Amino acid sequence: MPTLGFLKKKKTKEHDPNSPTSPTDSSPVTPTSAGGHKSSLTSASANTLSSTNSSNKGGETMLASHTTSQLTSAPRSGGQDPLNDGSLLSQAESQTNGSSIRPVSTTSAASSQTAASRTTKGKYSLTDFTLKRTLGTGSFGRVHLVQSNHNQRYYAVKVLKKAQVVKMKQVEHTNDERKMLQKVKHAFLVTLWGTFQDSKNLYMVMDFVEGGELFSLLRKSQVSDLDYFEYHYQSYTLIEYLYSRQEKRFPNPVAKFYAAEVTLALDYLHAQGIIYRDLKPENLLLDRHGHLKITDFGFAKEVPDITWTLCGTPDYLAPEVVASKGYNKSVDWWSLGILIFEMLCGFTPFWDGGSPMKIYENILRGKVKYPPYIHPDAQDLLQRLITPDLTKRLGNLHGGSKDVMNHAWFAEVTWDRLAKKDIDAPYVPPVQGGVGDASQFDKYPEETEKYGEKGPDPHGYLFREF
Ligand SMILES: Nc1ncnc2c1ncn2[C@@H]1O[C@H](COP(=O)(O)OP(=O)(O)OP(=O)(O)O)[C@@H](O)[C@H]1O
Repeated sequence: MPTLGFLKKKKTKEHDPNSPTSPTDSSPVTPTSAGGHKSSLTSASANTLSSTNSSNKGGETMLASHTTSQLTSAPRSGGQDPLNDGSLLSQAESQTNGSSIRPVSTTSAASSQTAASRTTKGKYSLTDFTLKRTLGTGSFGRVHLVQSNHNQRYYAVKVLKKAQVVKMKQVEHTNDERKMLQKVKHAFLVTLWGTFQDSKNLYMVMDFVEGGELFSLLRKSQVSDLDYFEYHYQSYTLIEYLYSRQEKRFPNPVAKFYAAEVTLALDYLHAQGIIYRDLKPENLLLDRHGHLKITDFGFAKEVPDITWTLCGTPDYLAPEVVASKGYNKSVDWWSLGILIFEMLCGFTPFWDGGSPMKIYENILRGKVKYPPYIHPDAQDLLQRLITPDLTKRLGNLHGGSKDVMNHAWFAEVTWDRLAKKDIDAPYVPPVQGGVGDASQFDKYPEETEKYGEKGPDPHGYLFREF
């Protein structure tokens, strides 16, 4: 039986033109000097014509991995229990900082990073933190930048109003979000340090991921005109070329880098029996070195077999979800296809200016128009992911996630090095010094209601684990 669910809205807002990294300044896929990095995808980035036009077609630069300089300076965001004054580093900190993530083999990246558990000093409360600005808002919550009063480090705290969660029938999802996030430990997943509640709100304390949303980077991105021309002038008409200039999309190697990191995260989650169910660029954050962290586990669920709940974001829903059939991990592989398509094209394949109903019709019809500039290997992978036939969908077959990893589009990806963040990211967010710099996030009107008020708590019994 299909369970009545909740569908989120996809962001549509365009990039703030006043932002310091707007397209008028420079292409966002141009690596910055922040952190002393030299990106391995530098030569494949949007405006680096010399290498893109010849040697890097299809993203061969993924082969050229470097040891990243992640630990040259101590990060001031997260990586440590907010109650810990810094005198004793937890095991989890050294893991999160990247210095001691154990080597993983090419075939079992999933299981290799599961061992470390977070060690915290105790239960948190509002008085442990000083609230700073809002980092983001969503369907159910608001995420604040906060500073620990104990170690002065910065964290992100997601605040959910209990009454709102109950009204929107999200009690089970919210409890699952806490449970799933507490359970997982992976380089490309956000770290949850703990949760607490007061009479009105639920709080989730996470590492502050400083580099902003992949969504914002995508909306700022532009495949360089010259790049494009050098690449395609032999086989493309001028009209197609001019059309492509309007689109906010990533060059092939850049999309491949992010897709590969997401693939590793899905591989890990599925190995834990968890479906993520809300893949989209808005939920992919960049850390200070440009590596991905998946946030928002609001729809993540431990599903050993199949489930029926209708949830997600319309553009990213698999046909078996739209059709209210039972479904499993296969939906994440479909969404990976939609994500790769959006990164390569700047729009989602079933998008329709009209209502979500139109999008659902398009999903069920299943016709995808692949723009001519998509690399043939990428198109082949997309056709195998965005397929309604579950017996054919890559990731859902006998080989599982390895089938995706072994696809030709990912041929040059050295998965074990990627899992260790040993391949430099294509774009390093210009985070200044790392001390609570939230400049990569859009500005939002601040919450007017005070947190921590005492009073009746009619819903508290529904959230005992918080
Ligand atoms: N750990 C974090 N560090 C920095 N920013 C974060 C973090 N977690 C979330 N955010 C920001 O807050 C936004 C909203 O968070 P989240 O997606 O968890 O809320 P939500 O209510 O489930 O949103 P939605 O309805 O859009 O899915 C994110 O898109 C991101 O910009």
